[in-house]
Amino acid sequence: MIEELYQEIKSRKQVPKEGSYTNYLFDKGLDKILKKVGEEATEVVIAAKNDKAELIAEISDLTYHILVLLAEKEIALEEIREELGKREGKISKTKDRKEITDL
Ligand SMILES: N=c1c2ncn([C@@H]3O[C@H](COP(=O)(O)OP(=O)(O)OP(=O)(O)O)[C@@H](O)[C@H]3O)c2ncn1[C@@H]1O[C@H](COP(=O)(O)O)[C@@H](O)[C@H]1O
Repeated sequence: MIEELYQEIKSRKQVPKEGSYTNYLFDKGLDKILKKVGEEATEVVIAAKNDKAELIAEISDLTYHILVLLAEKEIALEEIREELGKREGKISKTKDRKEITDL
């Protein structure tokens, strides 16, 4: 689903659509996108202290704006997957070391 949304966001870059909020962000440029990411991240922090539905809504807003940032910087989701994959290796190695120390 995130992949589909990302594809839709990227397609707005290639074929702008009238009334598209994504195109509004792309037209405003990187600084505006970064401002929105900052705002939405702050709203996640505030919502985490309130109710779950509000937190889910704010995390969804942040996710969308992060995807717009990825598209703006031409970063593929695969690159994020790869980075997380590398960490997965590191995390399990760290865990293994801890288990050895714990013996
Ligand atoms: N997932 C989203 C999505 N999440 C959040 N938003 C927009 O993000 C904005 C966040 O609200 P704010 O009050 O913070 O911002 P605002 O006052 O509207 O705008 P600013 O003046 O602050 O920039 C709202 O306008 C939301 O509509 C989104 N806009 C679009 N999408 C999806 O992106 C795809 C492409 O949408 P369009 O580009 O609009 O065609 C579609 O699948 C949409 O559902």
